Amino acid sequence: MAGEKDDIIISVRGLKNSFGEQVVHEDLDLDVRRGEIIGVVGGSGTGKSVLMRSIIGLQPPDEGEVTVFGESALGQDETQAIEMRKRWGVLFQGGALFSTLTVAENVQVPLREFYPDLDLALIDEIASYKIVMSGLDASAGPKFPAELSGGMKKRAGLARALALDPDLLFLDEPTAGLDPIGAAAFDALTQSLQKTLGLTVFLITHDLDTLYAICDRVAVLADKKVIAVGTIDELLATDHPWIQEYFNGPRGRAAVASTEKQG
Ligand SMILES: Nc1ncnc2c1ncn2[C@@H]1O[C@H](COP(=O)(O)OP(=O)(O)OP(=O)(O)O)[C@@H](O)[C@H]1O
Repeated sequence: MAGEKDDIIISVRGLKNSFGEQVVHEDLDLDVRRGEIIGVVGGSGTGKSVLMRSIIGLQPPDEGEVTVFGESALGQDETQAIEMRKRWGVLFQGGALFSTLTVAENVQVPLREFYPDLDLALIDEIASYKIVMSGLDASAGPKFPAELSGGMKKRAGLARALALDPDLLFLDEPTAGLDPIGAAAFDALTQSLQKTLGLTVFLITHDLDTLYAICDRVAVLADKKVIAVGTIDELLATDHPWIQEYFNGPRGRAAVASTEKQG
């Protein structure tokens, strides 16, 4: 695509977001590189989800520039916005499945929305394929979200996010609420999909195990901006108190120990 730089898929510059008096982001910059899994961390309420929503056009910022695939993601006309949206998939916090639709119908939603002329049998086939690709049994297709476990809901949400064969995947706290085994399985699935499909993954998480296990780099949100971005080793070399507390606290050390045990 015109203007697409080789290695930067998302570029955010000087982002400002506020709600009334509350300023959530101020002068926030971030680059996401092609093919990486970037973990986005920060205390509760630091604006991780708002950042994701700004990038995908659901939260128009007060100020700043957001470029995705080398094109400005702000102020696009409808056709440009649709073309850009076709290239990413989003797993919202909690899965955000439509409760009155089956799993298969949920996965079909983006296909029907963006490709209304597609043959129904083909839509059905693509949805079944994405369901299995997301680690669900094909028999999950006719089930309703209320009939699924938490882990299955996340996988169904992932299947929907993958419906359009995206280049870029946004995952908002995909392992929240999963037991450690389920969370590790989801991490492994994310990594395997990223490698197989060549995805770039923007992954918001509180899960230290996820950061250690699959993230190439980690961006830390604090003080209304991205205060540091790099590998965990690079972050540990900084002396920001939140970063030290987060990675070197008891949970951080446990995550290192568990990675070393597996590795
Ligand atoms: N639509 C909105 N209207 C008003 N305030 C909002 C809105 N969306 C988010 N906020 C506020 O913006 C701040 C950042 O919210 P956000 O959901 O991005 O945090 P987060 O870092 O993802 O938190 P968590 O880790 O708890 O999910 C919060 O104080 C939140 O209350």
